[in-house]
Amino acid sequence: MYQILTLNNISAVGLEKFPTDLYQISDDVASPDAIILRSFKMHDMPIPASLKAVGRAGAGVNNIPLDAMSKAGIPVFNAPGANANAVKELVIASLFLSARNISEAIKYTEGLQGEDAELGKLVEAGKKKYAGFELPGRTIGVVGLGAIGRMVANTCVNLGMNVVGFDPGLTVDGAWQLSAQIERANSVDEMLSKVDFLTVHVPLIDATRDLINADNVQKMKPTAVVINLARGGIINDAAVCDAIDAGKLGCYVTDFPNNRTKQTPKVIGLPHLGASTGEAEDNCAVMVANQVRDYLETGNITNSVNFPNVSMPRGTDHRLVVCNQNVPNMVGQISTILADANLNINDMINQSRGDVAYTIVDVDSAIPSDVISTIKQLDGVMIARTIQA
Ligand SMILES: NC(=O)c1ccc[n+]([C@@H]2O[C@H](COP(=O)([O-])OP(=O)(O)OC[C@H]3O[C@@H](n4cnc5c(N)ncnc54)[C@H](O)[C@@H]3O)[C@@H](O)[C@H]2O)c1
Ligand SMILES: O=C(O)[C@H](O)COP(=O)(O)O
Repeated sequence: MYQILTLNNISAVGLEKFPTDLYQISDDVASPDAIILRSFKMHDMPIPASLKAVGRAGAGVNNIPLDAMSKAGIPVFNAPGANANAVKELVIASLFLSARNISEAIKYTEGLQGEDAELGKLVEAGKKKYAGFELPGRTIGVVGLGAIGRMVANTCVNLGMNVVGFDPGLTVDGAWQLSAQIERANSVDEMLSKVDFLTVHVPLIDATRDLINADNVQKMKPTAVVINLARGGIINDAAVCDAIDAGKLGCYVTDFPNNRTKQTPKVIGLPHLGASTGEAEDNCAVMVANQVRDYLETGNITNSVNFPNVSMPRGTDHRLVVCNQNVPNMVGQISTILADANLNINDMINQSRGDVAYTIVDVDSAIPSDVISTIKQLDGVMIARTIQA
């Protein structure tokens, strides 16, 4: 039986992808073969020696120690695009929330007291404070044109907005999916003075930390709205809140509120709701469950963030998978050990990504355990395991 440890609530529709005759799933497993999680922070957690795979039922993987996982030979899978529509819808909601001052207006009406006639007067008297603006003709800057950014950009075009996008890593496939009306920027700073809205859809990595900061926030219009449904840390909250306090920025919508943002008027704080729809939770859990299951049962890798994508149809019942450092002569040494054990290779594939190399070998007969032990002892080998059909 494979043991799956869940570190967050995972959609039952996804967990049902693990057949009960092969898998035990619990939030209390001492020696898991795989971990399935959402935003649980794994950085301070010891990595169980039994662990073979991690599945992030979502997009962002900054809560997972990727370097440590790679060094231990553990692929981390995520669910690219599976929650993109949910986030896009919340971005579009954020445009309306901020443009029409809806959050403050709701607070105003909730605070009204008196008889109905009195309330009616207060409603009419108060409304001028919350007058807003419409979206057609306004300009939005979209930083990051991945699964979410592309959907946001295209929807904004359909809302009649001018859209400027920036993504130095935009793929050819990604570019094909973008409306031709989207203008390309060469940097974030280049778009700041033109935009009425700025929305970020990038991972939190060194290059994206403090993307909007005390220096460049000054370039924005005093009425502009910054939207961060990506990650805390990508926008420098103190800089943005200071700019709002000084009347140099219009509004900030964040899915990652803290005490600073809570104290600032014109900040709309949401409790990390971007991916919290039933549809997104199901999509993410199903995608990641299928990928983790495929890896455990066949060794094939799809949508890993730290391993190469590797897939080979089964040629025989006897499969060996090896993960090693990406250095010369590893495949040669593995093949020699198999040949010395009189094991005939039926099919083989080897791919690498960064420091990690991964090999799948199908051989014609059962692989004795001492062969696996010998491969494991090779310098640079992180994992070696057999998978019987
Ligand atoms: N609030 C939520 O609940 C929620 C939900 C889903 C995703 N997210 C966050 O949104 C992020 C993006 O998600 P996605 O599904 O679109 O991911 P994605 O991988 O499809 O897209 C990310 C894009 O960012 C681009 N990028 C990387 N560095 C950049 C930089 N310095 N400047 C500009 N672009 C850069 C990449 O080239 C890529 O196209 C995730 O990493 C996650 O942190 C949040
Ligand atoms: O990166 C993501 O996919 C989102 O931040 C979703 O996080 P969650 O699964 O904890 O809602």
